[in-house]
Amino acid sequence: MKGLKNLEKGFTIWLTGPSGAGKTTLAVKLARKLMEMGYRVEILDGDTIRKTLYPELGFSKEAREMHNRVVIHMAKLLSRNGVIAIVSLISPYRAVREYARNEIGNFIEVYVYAPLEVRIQRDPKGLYAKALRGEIRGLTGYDGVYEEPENPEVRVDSSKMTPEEEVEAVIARARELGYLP
Ligand SMILES: Nc1ncnc2c1ncn2[C@@H]1O[C@H](COP(=O)(O)OS(=O)(=O)O)[C@@H](OP(=O)(O)O)[C@H]1O
Ligand SMILES: Nc1ncnc2c1ncn2[C@@H]1O[C@H](COP(=O)(O)OP(=O)(O)O)[C@@H](O)[C@H]1O
Repeated sequence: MKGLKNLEKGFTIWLTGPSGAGKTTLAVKLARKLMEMGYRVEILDGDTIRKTLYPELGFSKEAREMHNRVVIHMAKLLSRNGVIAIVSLISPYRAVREYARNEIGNFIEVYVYAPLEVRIQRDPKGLYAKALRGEIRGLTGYDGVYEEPENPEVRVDSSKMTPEEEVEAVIARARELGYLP
């Protein structure tokens, strides 16, 4: 087995975007690729962290902000210990993402985009169908707020790019920024 490469400083790849945009898919493929390259990687997935720590939390602005701050803290601890933290989190608020950038330091914001009609068609968790039937309210990117990133390090359009192309775009940017050799 290949030995682990030690990065002097880790970094955080922050995947933001509404449900069904492709964050989880990209997170898993990125993690696999970076591990094959010999790096230490952790995925911090919003949905998983919610289910493990506070399944009843809900989706109010205050709840999302608190939850996002927990994830920011985890990513900060990992990044400063040489790990590549891949965060997969809707993180709908620009101010919270700016806070993440300032707290964590080595930071790549990736806007994972797909048009609404594509997300509705994919609907991996059946949430858009529920929202269309009026059974849930405040679904991000449908009838809930999503503040689009204004200046992300990377923007991927998952309706036009393959996951492999998305992985390459993120890794190329990490190299440009000096986070990877
Ligand atoms: N109202 C509403 N709005 C948005 N998302 C909702 C909602 N209700 C449930 N879900 C599901 O919650 C999953 C986790 O969300 P996150 O922790 O990433 O969101 S947030 O940053 O707290 O906004 C999120 O996961 P993904 O589909 O992987 O994005 C949704 O499946
Ligand atoms: N280029 C792509 N990138 C990411 N996901 C894609 C792409 N093309 C199709 N998909 C599909 O879109 C869906 C996205 O769901 P998921 O990754 O769970 O999104 P999110 O985590 O943002 O809610 C998956 O079913 C995935 O297979």
